Amino acid sequence: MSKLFRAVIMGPPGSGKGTISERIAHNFGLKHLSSGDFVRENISSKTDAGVLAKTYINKGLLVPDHVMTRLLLPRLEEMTKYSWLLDGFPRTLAQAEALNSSCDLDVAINLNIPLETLKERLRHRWIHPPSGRVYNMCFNPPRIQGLDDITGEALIQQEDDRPEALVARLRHYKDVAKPVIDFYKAKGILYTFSDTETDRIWPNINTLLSTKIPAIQSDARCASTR
Ligand SMILES: Nc1ccn([C@@H]2O[C@H](COP(=O)(O)OP(=O)(O)OP(=O)(O)O)[C@@H](O)[C@H]2O)c(=O)n1
Ligand SMILES: Nc1nc2c(ncn2[C@@H]2O[C@H](COP(=O)(O)OP(=O)(O)O)[C@@H](O)[C@H]2O)c(=O)[nH]1
Repeated sequence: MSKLFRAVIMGPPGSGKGTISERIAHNFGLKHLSSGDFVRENISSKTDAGVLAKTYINKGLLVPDHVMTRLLLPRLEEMTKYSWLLDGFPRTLAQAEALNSSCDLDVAINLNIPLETLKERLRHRWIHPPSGRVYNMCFNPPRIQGLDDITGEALIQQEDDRPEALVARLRHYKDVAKPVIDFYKAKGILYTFSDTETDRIWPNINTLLSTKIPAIQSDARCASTR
């Protein structure tokens, strides 16, 4: 049996985490675990953590570390039999440390995309809030303009994707992500990819994972209980 593979993908808003995660999941048969999707599921099923998380998201704030870890770590414990890629978590050093005490990561992918590119992408990003599906009117448009491909429901643009909001978001991202990046660098598992196009980054990630995934052998490393 081959060993299970654990990775995280980090990058500023609009850097392509969701887009690249889908490709990785598809190519390598990993589970794509989106922390944003977990948050949305908890909000719609009204769990305690979900109700709490919603009060922060409604104000455009990050959910506090203890709420995010309470929401995420039990889900990871359900995944001990699977290889996975975690997208959107950890966002802070405290989250990275909590994750580290729960399991050993093989790879941390770090996307480094120029600010002008991020602005341009997010200006064209449309999302289907109930599912978290993401479109881009140039790069991957929906089949029918303004409507989700699967449900046919209306797509929206997020307030905080507007260029004016983005600069503050990015500044905040840089401040909180820097210690996380340093943490993974010190562990020797950080791989940074810099470009303006997902299609140029993708072959490099594909090559990296092709060398890592088959090399990994035997059983899961996530603690099964905490
Ligand atoms: N580790 C995390 C993950 C998510 N969230 C909250 O959940 C929301 C939805 O998460 P996600 O789908 O990852 O959304 P975005 O912020 O839109 O991320 P990005 O623009 O990077 O895709 C975030 O805005 C944030 O409020 C958080 O606080 N901490
Ligand atoms: N033009 C362009 N858009 C892209 C590219 N890669 C991703 N996108 C789009 O940019 C937006 C942000 O990507 P997403 O995967 O949501 O990034 P995330 O916020 O890091 O998860 C989405 O609308 C994507 O469809 C690219 O190479 N070129």
